[in-house]
Amino acid sequence: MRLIIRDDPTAVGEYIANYICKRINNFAPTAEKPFVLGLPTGSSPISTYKALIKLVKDGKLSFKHVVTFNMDEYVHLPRDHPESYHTFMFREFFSHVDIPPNQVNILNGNAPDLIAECNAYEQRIKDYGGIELFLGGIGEDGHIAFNEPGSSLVSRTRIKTLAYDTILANARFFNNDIAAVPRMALTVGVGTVLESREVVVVVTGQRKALALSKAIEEGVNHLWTLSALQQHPWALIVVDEDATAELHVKTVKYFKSIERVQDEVEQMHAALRAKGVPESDNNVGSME
Ligand SMILES: N[C@@H]1[C@@H](O)[C@H](O)[C@@H](COP(=O)(O)O)O[C@@H]1O
Repeated sequence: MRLIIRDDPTAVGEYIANYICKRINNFAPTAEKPFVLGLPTGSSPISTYKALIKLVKDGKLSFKHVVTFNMDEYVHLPRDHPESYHTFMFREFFSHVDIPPNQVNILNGNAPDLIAECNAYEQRIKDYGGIELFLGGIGEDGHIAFNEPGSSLVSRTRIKTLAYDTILANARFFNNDIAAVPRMALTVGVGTVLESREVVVVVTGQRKALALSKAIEEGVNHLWTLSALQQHPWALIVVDEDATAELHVKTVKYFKSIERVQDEVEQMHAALRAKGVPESDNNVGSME
């Protein structure tokens, strides 16, 4: 697992957007072989979406051959409700980039058979050959997607009852009316996220600081479902300074030192490439 620390949410968003841009461009997706991207909602990824939109507008990135799967959706909230995750995703992201709408997958919280909807979602992900990169956010209780504390760490897409803490946290999107917040959601499982080839998680703000420390400094624990990421071979968490408030100083120093060394390795790679040394012969290890 790597941890990248940036000064503020804007810098976090720019880092992640550039990272995703590099991944998509290196993958060189086509209609036959699209890049499959998992996406979250919430306020934390908004700076990433803004930066991705700018990359598209600047002609550096295209979503034409990208297929997306969103993490979750409320149950029984009308699809066109301003706070449905469907509305959120089109308002904050999809309407501003060149993705064909039929390549967007979002769970339908109003499906007549919610279990069949979840199973079909898992199947659709499999049919695309799995998710290449899953971008996620976390709740204050350390949940990833809507995998609330106590969720099975091998869970798949399913119906989930929301924790009272989550309902309280999300009331801010419903005019602070707790009664208006849906009680259930459909969510990909922890197992679904872990099966992606790469996971990138955005964590910003002091209110996420405890969850971050539980997830990376303590053991794998179903009460802090993000901690399951410790078992993923290719996980990256990108945070702002505020989110590090509960981390040990030595943890922060350790991850900053890793990033410094990685930068040096990348500079060496670039220098060797400039000299025309083929990548496979240059004998400089990659940190990934
Ligand atoms: N289901 C979503 C999560 O996927 C998201 O990570 C979390 C954090 O939201 P925010 O970024 O607004 O703190 O909100 C909801 O619970």
